[in-house]
Amino acid sequence: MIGEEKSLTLDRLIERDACFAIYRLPGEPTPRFVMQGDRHPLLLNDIGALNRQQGFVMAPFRVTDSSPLILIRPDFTDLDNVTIPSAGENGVKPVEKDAKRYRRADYNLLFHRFHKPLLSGEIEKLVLSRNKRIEREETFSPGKSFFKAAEKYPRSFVYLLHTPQSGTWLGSTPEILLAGSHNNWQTISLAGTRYPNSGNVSWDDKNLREQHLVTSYILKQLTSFHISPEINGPYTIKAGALAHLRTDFSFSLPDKAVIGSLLKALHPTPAVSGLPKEQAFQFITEHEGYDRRYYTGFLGMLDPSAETTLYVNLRCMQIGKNHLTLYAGSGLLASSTCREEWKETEQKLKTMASIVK
Ligand SMILES: C=C(O[C@H]1C=CC=C(C(=O)O)[C@@H]1O)C(=O)O
Repeated sequence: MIGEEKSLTLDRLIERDACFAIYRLPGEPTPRFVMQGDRHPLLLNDIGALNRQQGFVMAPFRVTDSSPLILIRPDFTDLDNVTIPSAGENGVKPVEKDAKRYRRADYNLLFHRFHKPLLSGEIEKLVLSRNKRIEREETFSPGKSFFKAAEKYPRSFVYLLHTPQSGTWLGSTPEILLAGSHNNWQTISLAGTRYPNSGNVSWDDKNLREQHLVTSYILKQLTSFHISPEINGPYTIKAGALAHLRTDFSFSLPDKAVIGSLLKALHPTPAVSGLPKEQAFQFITEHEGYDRRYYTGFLGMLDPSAETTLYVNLRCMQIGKNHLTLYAGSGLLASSTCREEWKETEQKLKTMASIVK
C-alpha cells in the first residue's frame, strides 16, 4: 500500500468505528499498527489492574465512566492486510462530547485560582491546562494528518487511535512514562519549556525548579519499589519548536508482574498534575473547569514479555465529526506569571495546530 491508500484505510477504520492504534516510535522509520477486530477492548477502572496484562493501552488522566482505561488486544498488526469491519456490526457510537471553549479571560481567572494555593504554600506545583476547539475542514483526513505529524516530528511518539469508547485521538508526544524490555527499563522526568528560535536555550530558576520537582518525585516513586535507577540529566531536548529539560532514569525490573502497580505509582506525575500528588490531583479535578479525558493520560504498547513503550498523552487533539479539540497545559509554581504561562500553552497548541493547517 502506498501512503495515500494507508491514509484512506485509516479514515475508513474510523468511519466504521474500529478499535485500533497506529503509532510511530521516536527515531523509527515505520509506524506500527494494532487492531482488535471485535470493537470490544478490555475496559478497566484501575491502573493497577494492568499488572500481567498485554496490549495497547489508552489511559485517561482520571478514570471515569465516560473515559475508561482501555486495553486493545490486537488480532491485526498489518495495516496492509486489515479487514475493515462492516458498518454498524456490533457498533457502539462513540461518545462525542464537545469540550468547553476557553477564552483568554477564562484562563486569567483560572490562573489566579490555581496561583492562590501556590502563593500560600499549601500546594507546591500545579499544572493548569486548557483546550482550544477549531472547526474541522471538510477535507480533513485523520490518516493524512498522522503521516504528516510522523514526518514533522521524527523525535516524538506520534499516534492516531480510535476506539468506540474514546473516540479519535491524534498526538505527538516527547514524554516517556515507562519503556523497556527484558531487564532494561526507562522513565524520564520532563518539564520546563523554552522556545529555541536561536538554538541557544538558557534555563531560569523557575523552569529548573519545576523540572527538579518532577525528578525528585520520580526518584521517590521508584525507590518505593526498591528500584535504584541510574540517573542522567537534566539536559535540554527539542520537541518540535519547543525545548524541555529532561532527566533519564534507567533501571532493571526483576518482577515484570508489577508494571501496573508501578504505572499507578508514577501516574500522574507532577509534569502533568502537581505536588503533593493527591492534593494537586484533587484540586485540578475540582477547579480546572473541564474534563481532560485522555489528554495527560498515557498510551502505548504494554508487553511485559517483549517490549513496552508507554508515553504521556501530550500535544494531542481529539477528532470529532465537526470539531478538533486541541489540548495544552503548563506547570505553575508560586513564581509563575499569567502572561508567560498563557504564552506557553499557545506555543504548545501549535504542535497539533500546525498539522491541521
Ligand atoms: C503539560 C504539558 O507539558 C508538560 C511536559 C513538558 C513541559 C511542561 C511544562 O514546562 O510545563 C509540562 O510539564 C503539555 O504539553 O500540555
